Amino acid sequence: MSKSTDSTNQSPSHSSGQPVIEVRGLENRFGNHVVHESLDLDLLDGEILGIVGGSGTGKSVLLRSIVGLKRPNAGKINVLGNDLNQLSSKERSQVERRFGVLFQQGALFSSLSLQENVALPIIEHAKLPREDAEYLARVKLSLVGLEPEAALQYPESLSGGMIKRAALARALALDPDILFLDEPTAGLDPIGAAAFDQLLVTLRNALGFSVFLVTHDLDTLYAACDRVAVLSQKRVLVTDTIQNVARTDDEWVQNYFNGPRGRAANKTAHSNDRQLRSE
Ligand SMILES: Nc1ncnc2c1ncn2[C@@H]1O[C@H](COP(=O)(O)OP(=O)(O)OP(=O)(O)O)[C@@H](O)[C@H]1O
Repeated sequence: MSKSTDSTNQSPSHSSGQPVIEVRGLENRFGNHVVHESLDLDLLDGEILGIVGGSGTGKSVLLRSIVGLKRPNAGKINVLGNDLNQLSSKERSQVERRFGVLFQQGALFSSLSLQENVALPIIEHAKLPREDAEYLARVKLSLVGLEPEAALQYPESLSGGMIKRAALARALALDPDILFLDEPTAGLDPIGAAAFDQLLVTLRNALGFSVFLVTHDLDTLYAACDRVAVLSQKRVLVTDTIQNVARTDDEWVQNYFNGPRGRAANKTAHSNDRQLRSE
C-alpha cells in the first residue's frame, strides 16, 4: 500500500510536531520537462528528514526551490510561518538568513583558511568586525570536531571528512533554524560517513535545528533520520519512519530498502542499537 505525503505522521521525539516548512502543490519544470507536480511535503520542527529517490527525481531541485535558488512554476512554500511567494526580496533574505546550507561539494573558498571561510557569512550578515567573526568561526569549527590548528589551514590540505565538517561549520555560522544538506556523506569512507551522521544527530540534539537532508546513503537514513520522504513520479510518494517507508508497496522503495544494500544497512542499524543498549 503506498500512501500520499502526509504531515500527520507521528512526530519524532525531538520535534514539537509543528511544521517549519510546508510545501503544497509544488510544480517545477525546465522547458517541457516537468520535475515536480502536485508535490506536498512537511519538515517538522526539530526533526531530521531524509529525502530519497532515484537519480533525477528532483531532490536537489526541491532543495533549491525551498532555499530560493530556483523559482517554482507553481505551488506554495511556507517557511517558518512565511509564505515565500508573498515576501518582498528584503523579507525573503531575512527568512533565508535562518537557513544553513551545505552543498554536495562543500564549496569552501580555496583561497581562504577555514576560519576565514566560516567567518565570511558572519561578517557579511551579522556585520561583526573580522576579529570577532573569526573568533566565532573558531567556536563553530570546534563544535564540528575540528582541532584548533585546523582553523588556519586551507581546504586543499584537508581530508574529505574535514572539508565536510568545515562546510558544516560554515552552514552553522549564523545559528540556523533549518539546515539543508545535499549528500553530505558522498565521497566519505564508511567510518567518516558514520562519524558525520553521529555529529549531525549530536548537534541537532544540542542546538535543536531542523534538517532537510538529501541523501542516497542508506546508513545515514538509518543512523540519523527521524523520518524519510521518498520522491517518485514527480511528487512525494510517502513520508514516514524508515521502518514504515520500507514497507511501502512500491517497486523503487522495495528495491532500495529491501535490496542487498538496504538489508545490510538495516542490519548495521540494529546491531548498533543493540550495542548502545548494552553499554
Ligand atoms: N538547471 C537545470 N536546467 C535543466 N534541467 C535541470 C536543471 N537542474 C536540474 N534539472 C533536471 O531536473 C531533474 C531533477 O534534477 P535533480 O538534480 O534535482 O535530481 P536529483 O534527484 O537530485 O538527482 P541525483 O540523485 O542524481 O543527484 C533532472 O532531470 C535534471 O536534469
